[in-house]
Amino acid sequence: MSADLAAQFAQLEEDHPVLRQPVCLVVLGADNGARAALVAALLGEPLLPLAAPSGTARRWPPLVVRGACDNFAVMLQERNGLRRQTDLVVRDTERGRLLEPPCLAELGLADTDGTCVWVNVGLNHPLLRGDHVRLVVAPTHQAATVHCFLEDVVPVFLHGTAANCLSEQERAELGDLHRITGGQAVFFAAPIDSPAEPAGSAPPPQLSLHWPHRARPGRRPGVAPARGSPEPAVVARPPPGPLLLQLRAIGYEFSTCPPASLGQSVDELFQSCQLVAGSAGMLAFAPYLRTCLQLQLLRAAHQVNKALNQLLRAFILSAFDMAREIQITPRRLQYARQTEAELFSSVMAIADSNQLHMSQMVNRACVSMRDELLSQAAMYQFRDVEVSETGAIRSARQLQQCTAEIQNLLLAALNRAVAGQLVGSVDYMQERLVGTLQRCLLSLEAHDDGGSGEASNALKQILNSAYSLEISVETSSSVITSLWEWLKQLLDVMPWKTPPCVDALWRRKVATEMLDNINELRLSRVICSQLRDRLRRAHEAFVRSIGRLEAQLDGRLEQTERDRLRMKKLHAPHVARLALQAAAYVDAARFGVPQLAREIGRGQYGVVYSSGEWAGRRDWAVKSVIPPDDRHWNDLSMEYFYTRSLPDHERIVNIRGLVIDYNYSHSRMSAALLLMERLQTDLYLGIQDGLDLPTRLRIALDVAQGARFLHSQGLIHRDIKLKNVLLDNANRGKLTDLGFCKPEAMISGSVVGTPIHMAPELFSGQYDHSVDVYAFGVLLWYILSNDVRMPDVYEQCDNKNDLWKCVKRGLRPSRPRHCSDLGWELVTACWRGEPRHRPLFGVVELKLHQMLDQLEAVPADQQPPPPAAEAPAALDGSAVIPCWS
Ligand SMILES: Nc1ncnc2c1ncn2[C@@H]1O[C@H](COP(=O)(O)OP(=O)(O)OP(=O)(O)O)[C@@H](O)[C@H]1O
Repeated sequence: MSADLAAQFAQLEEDHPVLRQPVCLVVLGADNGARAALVAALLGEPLLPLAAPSGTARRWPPLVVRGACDNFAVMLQERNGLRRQTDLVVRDTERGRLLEPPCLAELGLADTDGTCVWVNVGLNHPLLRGDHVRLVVAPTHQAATVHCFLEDVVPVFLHGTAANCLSEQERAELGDLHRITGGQAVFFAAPIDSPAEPAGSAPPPQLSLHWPHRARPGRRPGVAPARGSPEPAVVARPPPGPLLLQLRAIGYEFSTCPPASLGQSVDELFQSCQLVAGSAGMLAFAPYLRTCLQLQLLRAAHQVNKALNQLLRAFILSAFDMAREIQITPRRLQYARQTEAELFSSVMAIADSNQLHMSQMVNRACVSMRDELLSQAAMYQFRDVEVSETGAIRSARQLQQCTAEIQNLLLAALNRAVAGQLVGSVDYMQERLVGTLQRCLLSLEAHDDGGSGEASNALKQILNSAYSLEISVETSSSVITSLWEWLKQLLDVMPWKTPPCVDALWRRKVATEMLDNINELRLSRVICSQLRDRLRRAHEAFVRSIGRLEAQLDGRLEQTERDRLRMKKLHAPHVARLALQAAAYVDAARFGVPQLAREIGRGQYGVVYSSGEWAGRRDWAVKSVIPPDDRHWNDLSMEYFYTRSLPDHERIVNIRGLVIDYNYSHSRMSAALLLMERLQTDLYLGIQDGLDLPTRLRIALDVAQGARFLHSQGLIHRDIKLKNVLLDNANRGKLTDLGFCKPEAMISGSVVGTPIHMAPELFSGQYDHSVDVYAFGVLLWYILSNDVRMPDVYEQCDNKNDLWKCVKRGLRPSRPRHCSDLGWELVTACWRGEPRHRPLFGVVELKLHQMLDQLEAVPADQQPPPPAAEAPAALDGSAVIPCWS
């Protein structure tokens, strides 16, 4: 809720404390059936037995009905003050309403023995929700006890009769009531046609309710008339003749119709009944009721508007996400393909051509690790062979196992070292790149339902091919052969042919022998062929899976684009329109429809007027727009949403209010009246009237700041031009007319703007915020020319298509007279054909500051001549600017 609206509510409640009190509908009547019918009419469902015996039957005890969360519960209030909840709790979990009415009869209320003082009922009913309204059904002869229920509530008395004529007893009771309530308004309900149908089967009976007359001012304590509220207009709808006479005789007076000033929904509320009633005190009640209802409607409209705006914001954010996904996914795919291809070919190149390189790697690993490997071998503890403390083993077979373990130890270490060198030698396997590629694949595969990460797996294979080179027993068989040779010799020289002792010395010797006998060239040949094979397989798998992924993503992106368009063109505008209507309702209910005074300007889409007082201020400019069809209404609604969601900025003319005039100029056409602060003039007229150069540059700076602010909010203005820059009393500029203003993601290539200011890429439909910089370049050209006439070069063009062709070919206005180098540089930079080369507004601002500083440094007598001498001002904008500009 906006702060000022919240403050208004608070003030209203402070002025009228009664607004905080709940309304208590007090249903009275001498006849049980009549009261039951009245309650059923109010609730839209029978709560009490409709077939209750009339007249003489014992009356029910008072019944208090309040809102309940999810069930229907009954409690009996007994004389000793204790509450006893009955067993009867009837739920309908779906609708939250009572299931088996009428149930109070089943409680035996009609035959109550007098121990029960009143019955409390909790009922889940829209009327009673939130405890703003409660219902009391009280027997009339206990009218005095009515007061028990009326503390801190606003009572509304309703009296039900069984016939259109009062019995003696009823007249007596109503007389009492009139006295007791001090002439308080009473609504009377009498049957329209037949008496009530039997219980259970029938819909609630149709009643005629009678609305009280605005009579002598009289006020019940606690019921304050709403300050400043107009008196309700009342017209006749009298109760049936005999009843009317009887009631008048008691003292009740009648108006002729319900207050016409109540909102439409209230009319609807009472539509099914005939409303008329009688008595004094209504004067106090009607304005109160009206204020309450208006407040409720206002609150509801405000909440609806807030919710719709949130929904719209969510729509726009998701449009951003969708647009981003559509843009980024093909790039990701391309990156993944390219990086994998480079990674593959780099590793392949090593495997293919550089066996020497590989053998050098093996050699380097052997040399650099030799000492470490030997000491690792010396300290090695055998895993699968039982060795005594002195290193003795029992058989030649065990000796063979020991040799194999030492060999594995060395080969594993060599594997790691060679792989490490290989990885280090290929750029693409540096962690950063691999990590980026992996993340890229993960994001692509996030939506891949059937693929289960095939491309990622293939990439892992490529990486594994390099990381886990297998220098296996076969690949190093030369080592094994020579090792065996050596071992055999060792055994042969042993006197008793017993196996040697596999102590540290032996282990070291075996390792030394093995390292000395490694044939790097052969080893590298085997490694390379192994690597090639694996790489090829992994690469093929990668290409296959990325192709499959691409096909799947293509389908998905097409769907995303369809969703984005539907959201942009259908859902968002629809919600925006509802939000616009809710916002307009709030503004109209708070401040009324603004009075249009003098016309102050006219554009393509609307007329701008000054206005009378609205929301306590008079300095409004009201732009009236009559959208011809739904599409235009939707567009207007979206624009309004963007504009209203902008934070205030002193260089932007923001919309402050909106009212829909449903009968504009008595034409039965609906016009949107957009209220904004009124400024002095626009830059077009300002230049015509004469502005000096520093002032004009200052205005250019103001525009740049405004546009920069819009860009910072993710919006593109798309229509920066002289007439959309308004000037205040101090000739400071503000950007206005955000009609074409949109976030980038919501733009779908629509070609909008004012021809001369339109960047060439606008026609391709693919453009971004830099179209505003282009338009600013043209605006700055006008500012530096100090002339509002069309640039000479463009004058040659016959129509706007001609103009655009020239602009696309690079034609631009020529340098204005007296334009500084800095100024000309800035203008030409802004209107560059290539959007990327145009400066950002932050840079534009800096340049303008420099120009202003430069100007200040120039002595007054050397400054450019005053405007009148510089260029003749056009007499009338529309005469000098062709209509297509
Ligand atoms: N807030 C304002 N205060 C004072 N004058 C205004 C205000 N807004 C608009 N005007 C005047 O009304 C003229 C018409 O404004 P409007 O925004 O309807 O049209 P436009 O921007 O000239 O054209 P179009 O909407 O077709 O692009 C402006 O040129 C300006 O002179």
